[in-house]
Amino acid sequence: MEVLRIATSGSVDDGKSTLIGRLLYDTNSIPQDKMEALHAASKRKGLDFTDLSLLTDGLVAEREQGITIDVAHIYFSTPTRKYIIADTPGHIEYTRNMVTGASNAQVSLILIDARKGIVEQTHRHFFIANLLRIPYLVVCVNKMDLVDYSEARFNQIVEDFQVMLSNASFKGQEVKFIPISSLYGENVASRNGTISWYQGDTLLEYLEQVSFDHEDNQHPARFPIQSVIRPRTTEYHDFRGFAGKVASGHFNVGDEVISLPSGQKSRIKTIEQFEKQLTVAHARESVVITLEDEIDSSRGNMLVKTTEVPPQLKEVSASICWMDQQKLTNGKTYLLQHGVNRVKAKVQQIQYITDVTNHLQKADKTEMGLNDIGKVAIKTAAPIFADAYQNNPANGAFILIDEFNNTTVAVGFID
Ligand SMILES: Nc1nc2c(ncn2[C@@H]2O[C@H](COP(=O)(O)OP(=O)(O)OP(=O)(O)O)[C@@H](O)[C@H]2O)c(=O)[nH]1
Repeated sequence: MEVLRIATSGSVDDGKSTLIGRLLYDTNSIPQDKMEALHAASKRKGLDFTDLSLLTDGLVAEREQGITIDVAHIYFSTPTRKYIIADTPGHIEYTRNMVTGASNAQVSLILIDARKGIVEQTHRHFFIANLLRIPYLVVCVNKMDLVDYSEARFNQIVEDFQVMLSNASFKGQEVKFIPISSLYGENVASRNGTISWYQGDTLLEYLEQVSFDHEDNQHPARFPIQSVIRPRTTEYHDFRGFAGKVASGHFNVGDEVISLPSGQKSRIKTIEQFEKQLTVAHARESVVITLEDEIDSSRGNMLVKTTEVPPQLKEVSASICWMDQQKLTNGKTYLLQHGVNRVKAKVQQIQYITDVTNHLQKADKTEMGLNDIGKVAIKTAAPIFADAYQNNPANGAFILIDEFNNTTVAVGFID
């Protein structure tokens, strides 16, 4: 079964916990004992209904105790597919967590309180979804019951959102707006008829049919080599295979490939997966590739098709999210990790920092602080073979590592 990854993030009290609790409840994902605990906890609070937001309260409590939760992952499934919701707090100090939480999501779920409309967190959440080019954006206008299920209010919020989309030139594939009431379960997993003017999908109906169009398979073929397999037994004496995970595109037996950075060419002889022989390896599949010729390749190198060679870069312009307490200043050097390849890199210049709430770019900045997002110019000591993130996310992102304490200080997306 395929897994749909959803990234969400909200502002205080917009109803995110209730919405997630409702999704789990309506898909029968809450075990009996947890359900009983929920009933009891709601009663203790003097409520005459089961407060579904209590389900994720354990996480809130941990947060209050000062235990840092980078990203909370919530799992549920329907007969059609499995879901993972990556949930991050929407506050500015969690921007870096929002970026990591959203990094491999197909859907970004933005929750808006119908009474409040678009707030600062909405802008931040949208900016990150757009930066990461998450293909599907679903905007749930929640608490519709508190605005008398007003169609006019919903339309106003949609209109405001459209303005934000056009100002930021939205780069995803689709935006869907759904009026919901998490508390009463309206338009979450089912309808109860209170929003009669809305004929569209419920949230769950929408999520069930979001297409996995396997975009990664359409992108150029990239195979970063994780290790070289060379058994020492006599039986497999001549075997030499390259193990790794297809980052994007697909490779067929017989394809002419080139190994980077050496530039040596050969053809794919076999593609193996455990005991199986494949004729094609798709994106995200882990395989062992053997070639017709002996070529010199090792961990950190990359096999690509000779018809789709990526550019060789030593200078890159990239958007980065700064994740370290220690500020970034012009001229600092780090290790740049791109796939399994690591090279020394110098941040030559901070070009600008973006105010993610209004998309304005602040130039003339000489340092970037924790959670800042901006554009930088980087020079690497050795070439990397990268694609622009917008053309091929799997081969267009990197991280910067502090080589002295080994912490990840930034995540970047190549222009
Ligand atoms: N009337 C109404 N109240 C709602 C709805 N959804 C959530 N609420 C209420 O809004 C309050 C906040 O809901 P939560 O689900 O805790 O909100 P949250 O966004 O998770 O907030 P944090 O836990 O602080 O992050 C609770 O009292 C909910 O019962 C809704 O659709 N209608």
